[in-house]
Amino acid sequence: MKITELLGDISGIQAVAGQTEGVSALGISSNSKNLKAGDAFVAIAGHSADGHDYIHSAVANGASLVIGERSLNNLPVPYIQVDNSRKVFAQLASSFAGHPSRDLKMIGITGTNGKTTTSYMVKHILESAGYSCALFGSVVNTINGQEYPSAHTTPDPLELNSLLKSSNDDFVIMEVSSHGISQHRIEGIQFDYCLFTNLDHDHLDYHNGIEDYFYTKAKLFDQLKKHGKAVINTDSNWGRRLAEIVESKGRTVQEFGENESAPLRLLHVEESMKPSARILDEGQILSLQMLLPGRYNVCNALGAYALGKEAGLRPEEMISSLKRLSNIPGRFEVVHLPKNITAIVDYAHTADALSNCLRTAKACGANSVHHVFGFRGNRDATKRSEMIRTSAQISDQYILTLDDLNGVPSDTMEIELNRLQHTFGNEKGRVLPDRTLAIQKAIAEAEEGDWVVITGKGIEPYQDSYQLRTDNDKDTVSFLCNMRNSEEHGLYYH
Ligand SMILES: CC(=O)N[C@H]1[C@@H](OP(=O)(O)OP(=O)(O)OC[C@H]2O[C@@H](n3ccc(=O)[nH]c3=O)[C@H](O)[C@@H]2O)O[C@H](CO)[C@@H](O)[C@@H]1O[C@H](C)C(=O)N[C@@H](C)C(=O)N[C@H](CCC(=O)O)C(=O)O
Ligand SMILES: Nc1ncnc2c1ncn2[C@@H]1O[C@H](COP(=O)(O)OP(=O)(O)OP(=O)(O)O)[C@@H](O)[C@H]1O
Repeated sequence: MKITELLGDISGIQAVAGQTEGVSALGISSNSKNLKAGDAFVAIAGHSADGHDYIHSAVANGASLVIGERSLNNLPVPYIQVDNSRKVFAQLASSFAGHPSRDLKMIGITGTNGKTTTSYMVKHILESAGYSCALFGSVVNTINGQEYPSAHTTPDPLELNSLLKSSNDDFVIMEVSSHGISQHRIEGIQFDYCLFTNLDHDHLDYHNGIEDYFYTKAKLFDQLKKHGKAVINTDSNWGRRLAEIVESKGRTVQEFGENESAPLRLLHVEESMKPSARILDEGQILSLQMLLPGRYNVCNALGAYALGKEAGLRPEEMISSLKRLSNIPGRFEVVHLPKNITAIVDYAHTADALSNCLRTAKACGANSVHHVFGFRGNRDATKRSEMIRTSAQISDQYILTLDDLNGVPSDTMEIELNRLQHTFGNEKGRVLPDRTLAIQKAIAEAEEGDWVVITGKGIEPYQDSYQLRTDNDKDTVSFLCNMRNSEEHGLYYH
């Protein structure tokens, strides 16, 4: 791309220094180490490093021009000073890929909880109707029917645009995280449909308070295409505020939820391992059967249904396909153990999600609920007290153990677990840092008809300091399955 074209594609230009005549960029990179000769280097002031410190190294590696936020002169290549280099990086990632999102049917799903679940549901109903779908999210990225590992819930702009460029799918479904929005990873992406699930206390180590978190999420809806549709769960004040904001910008909003003013409403849910529900849609009452437990999952399904309707799917078709969806990886996954003990692996990592998950176990008939959980290291520590209070209130016994340490030393986390239990826990709980032992203990202590609920990371094959010890025990679900099948684990059932 010639520098003149490039300058036309980016926003917030402050100054251009150096000789630009005849200069062009073959590609872009924000990493001095990965940069190929002839690429433009975009210097980003990040959270752990500052790309501006690597400008000379990028130039030495063959950068044809540099873009950054600082005022700089005397570089041997042209330097473009901009207001926001993350934004410009994403704008250029989209330009270099030929703005692929413009020609794709794009679906963006945001909210604190339920993004993965809802995106799997949307994919399922679209595929059941004969459409092919790409899916980018926390578990895996799927494109043209192939799966690729996912490093982030929302990929960085280069990866995102290159995935979009190669997609031949009828729809692209994206989980959109607040980190992704605030770091402009989705800048330049245009959406046909955007869906909001809910907002709960999370990521306040990153955002400047919950209002800031909310407004960051709300920005996604500014990226709707001209005739794009918003689908919003209005059960919370956050959802109602979002619907008002989006409507005030002249957009059509399809509201859904359990509240009386939602035109697409959940009327009644019969909770069980196979919940059934009645929904009200334009004066018609429909019945919905599901294989995924949890009232919140019925609500997620209603969101998927609302979005599917906006995309032109037939209600009866969606009801019938939702009836067949039986598993979402790591989300309320059930493993039946001997002695009629039920184990659940669930990715709840906020107080609201924990409450939903533990209450669902009770509503589905658990005699007693034995809860095993911990906290990801280096992530919002302010939500931990509420998570402990929630478990102390709902579960019958709980064990605090290590979850993915994410770089935090295990003894530091152990001290934190003891402090949290001492300050916020009750007599139902204790600390057992060794995760394998904690799971085994909870199962050994469970009686016939009890449930062992293990929350946090559960399907990820690797966790920093996750002490599942054999090759077969790759993740919590396979660990439980192996435990069930192995003679040697008989001792855990008394
Ligand atoms: C805190 C955070 O979100 N950081 C993200 C951010 O990193 P950063 O830009 O701040 O990078 P940095 O390491 O400080 O480096 C700054 C710049 O210097 C450059 N550099 C650095 C070294 C060098 O030798 N040369 C060089 O050029 C780097 O390439 C970079 O451009 O931008 C990177 C590129 O997009 C991300 O990979 C990275 O994600 C980190 C690893 C991360 O863990 N992020 C999590 C919190 C996250 O994004 N999570 C959400 C989901 C949250 C949820 O809902 O649960 C997600 O979407 O996945
Ligand atoms: N609609 C909902 N309301 C409240 N809690 C929910 C809802 N949907 C799912 N949950 C809970 O949140 C957990 C995480 O769900 P899911 O993975 O779908 O959310 P997510 O938004 O993708 O989270 P993350 O981005 O952190 O992966 C579930 O395992 C469940 O316990």
